Amino acid sequence: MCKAVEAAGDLELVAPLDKGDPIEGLTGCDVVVDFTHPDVVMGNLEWCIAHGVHPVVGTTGFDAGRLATVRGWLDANPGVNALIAPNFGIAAVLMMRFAQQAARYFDSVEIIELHHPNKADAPSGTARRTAELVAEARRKAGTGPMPDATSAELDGARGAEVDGVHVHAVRLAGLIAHQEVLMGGDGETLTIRHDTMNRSSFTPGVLLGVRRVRETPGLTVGLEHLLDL
Ligand SMILES: NC(=O)C1=CN([C@@H]2O[C@H](COP(=O)(O)OP(=O)(O)OC[C@H]3O[C@@H](n4cnc5c(N)ncnc54)[C@H](OP(=O)(O)O)[C@@H]3O)[C@@H](O)[C@H]2O)C=CC1
Ligand SMILES: O=C(O)C1=N[C@H](C(=O)O)C[C@H](O)C1
Repeated sequence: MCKAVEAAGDLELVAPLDKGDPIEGLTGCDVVVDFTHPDVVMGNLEWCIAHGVHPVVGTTGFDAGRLATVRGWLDANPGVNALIAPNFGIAAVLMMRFAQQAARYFDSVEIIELHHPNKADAPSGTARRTAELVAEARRKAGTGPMPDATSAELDGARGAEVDGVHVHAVRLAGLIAHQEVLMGGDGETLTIRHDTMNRSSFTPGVLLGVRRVRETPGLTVGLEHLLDL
């Protein structure tokens, strides 16, 4: 991200910070890009918002409670905006959108996310968000509960439930970031799969966020709101 900002003619890299560097180094920046760790991102966000710096956040681990807290900080600091995007890849954003559109037409929807083994959180932010979008679409359409006769299971065998959608997390050496959304109905299934082949895929979305966050009021969750989808 630092290299991408440096290479962009209209942006200036003011302060590249790593763990242990004083956050005060960000004073005077317009925008902060945060790709750190779910355990520290809230502290970073609180400082940025209180100091008038617009955060663009790739770090995951956001649930409804965390998002409400961020909204509270933004309300207390009018004029500061924030973008939190569980995935900055355009193909990933489209995968989530297509899953959201298709979910209402199927009896069952489950998500498998697959990542490199150094990932700190499970399920991924992308899987969590996809599950929320799928659940919301099904609620709006009045789709019934998903069929599942399981009555005896080893703990964890059915994955985690996010908003009623089962999410399964694989951690495998050799992988980067991947997700399958499996949908099934009467006699047919649809699988939507997304593969991150290179982390450069996140760069254009982050740069778009950096350029747009100052003029996008309040809290924006998801890159799709900055795209003409
Ligand atoms: N939204 C998106 O499109 C994407 C989101 N992500 C998310 O971004 C987060 C980071 O992932 P990833 O880059 O793979 O993780 P890495 O561990 O590779 O990188 C995180 C970096 O942040 C540093 N760090 C930790 N705490 C702080 C802090 N308080 N201040 C500054 N730097 C800190 C770490 O230092 P050290 O190594 O010393 O601990 C490390 O260099 C995860 O939540 C991941 O899910 C990742 C890719 C895309
Ligand atoms: O940790 C990662 O690598 C990634 N994290 C994000 C997530 O949790 O969804 C985005 C992408 O999957 C890469």
